[in-house]
Amino acid sequence: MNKALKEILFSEEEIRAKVKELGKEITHDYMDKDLYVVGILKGSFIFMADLVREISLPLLVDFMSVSSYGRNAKSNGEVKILKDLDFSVEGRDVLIVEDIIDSGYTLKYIEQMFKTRGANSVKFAAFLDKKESRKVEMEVHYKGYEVPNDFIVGYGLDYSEEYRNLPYIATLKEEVYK
Ligand SMILES: O=P(O)(O)OC[C@H]1O[C@H](OP(=O)(O)OP(=O)(O)O)[C@H](O)[C@@H]1O
Ligand SMILES: Nc1nc2[nH]cnc2c(=O)[nH]1
Repeated sequence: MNKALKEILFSEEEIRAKVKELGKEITHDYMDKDLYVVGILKGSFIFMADLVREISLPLLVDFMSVSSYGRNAKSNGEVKILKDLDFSVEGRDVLIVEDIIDSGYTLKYIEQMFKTRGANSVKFAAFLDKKESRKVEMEVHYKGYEVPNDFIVGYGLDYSEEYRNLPYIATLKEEVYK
């Protein structure tokens, strides 16, 4: 294991099984719906690729890239769109895919925006949920695992753009990021 890592939280096998479960649930819930799956870059790219292959329905795949307005923006929740969607959400059932939810500001902002744009429904699929850090009330409809307030990397999650390609999910040693 890499020297910067503290502990492996979820193995490749555990991740695969969990994604399969989520895909099954989503397939069941979105029968006869107009499913538009939107991954939030970059962190979601691996979960997104795995998840859509476990959903046995016709669907649209898209990505959106956002960033918060500087550090303080995390406190007012304002989000800047760097890459918008390729298709309209109007009348569609949007499933937003995230690697992790922390404060919840990013998803809340995007949810509101999609509703304003006329989406028929907006739900969230997040592989990891840092529930303790939540700043806004929200329901996470499809959730992989709840995680403690440590710094987490792997399976799309980075530390300074490193570690996204780890096939497992691990915590980083505190001395690395503090
Ligand atoms: O719930 P919140 O507090 O809004 O935080 C969650 C967001 O933060 C992370 O992205 P990040 O900004 O690290 O970008 P990345 O996906 O490109 O790594 C994560 O992928 C979510 O998009
Ligand atoms: N990579 C990474 N991004 C995050 N965004 C919010 N929490 C985390 C975390 O623990 N790791």
